[in-house]
Amino acid sequence: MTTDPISLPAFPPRALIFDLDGTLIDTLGDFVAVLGQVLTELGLPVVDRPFVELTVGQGSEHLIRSTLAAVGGDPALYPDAWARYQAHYQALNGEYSDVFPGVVEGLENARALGLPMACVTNKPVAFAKDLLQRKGLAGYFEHVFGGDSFERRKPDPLPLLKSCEALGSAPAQTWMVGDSSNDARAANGAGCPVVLVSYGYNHGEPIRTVPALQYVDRLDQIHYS
Ligand SMILES: O=C(O)COP(=O)(O)O
Ligand SMILES: [Mg+2]
Repeated sequence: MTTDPISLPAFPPRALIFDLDGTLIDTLGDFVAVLGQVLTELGLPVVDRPFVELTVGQGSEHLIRSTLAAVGGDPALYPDAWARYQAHYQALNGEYSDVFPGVVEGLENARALGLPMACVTNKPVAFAKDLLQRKGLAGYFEHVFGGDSFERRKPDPLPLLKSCEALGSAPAQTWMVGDSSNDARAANGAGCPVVLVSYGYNHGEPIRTVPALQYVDRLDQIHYS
């Protein structure tokens, strides 16, 4: 007999999946610094924080290609820019980033409820793991998956489906906590309820234009029942 996922109640959740950039950690400073180093080395003008805020969230390849296009760089520079970006990112990962207010308290609340947690980001997984470690958040997550962990990344539902499998929890009972329409699209495709934070990077759109189960200003404001 198969289980009909639609019949499973969303409340309370059995497991949680958290996005990283813009949800757990404010990483715009790292992106601005790394892109600045790369562009300067290539003799191109640098980009600012508002540009990165609009562009981030769809993986490094998208960010690097969009940045080159924005500053009038030759698209043929991409492989060189990518290699420089990787080296600089690895060197300064976390230096210009901060855990958002309410995140530690929110993760503690979820841990106290016994909810298993995964982190699913479009950041390369090695950078994601280093960053979580460096900021003292690694211990909350049973699994960390990045933009290079599976064949496709968010907004494709695949990373969330794989995470639900790893967490041993049905998608309908696994909440995706994110900051963008990219997270919501992935969650909708996977059948996961969505919780959205108001303080992240939603490609320049107000977060309440994206349908969600809850909107919160801090992770410790999530209601689980
Ligand atoms: O695009 C990225 O590198 C990361 O974005 P995410 O953590 O919000 O998925
Ligand atoms: Mg995000």
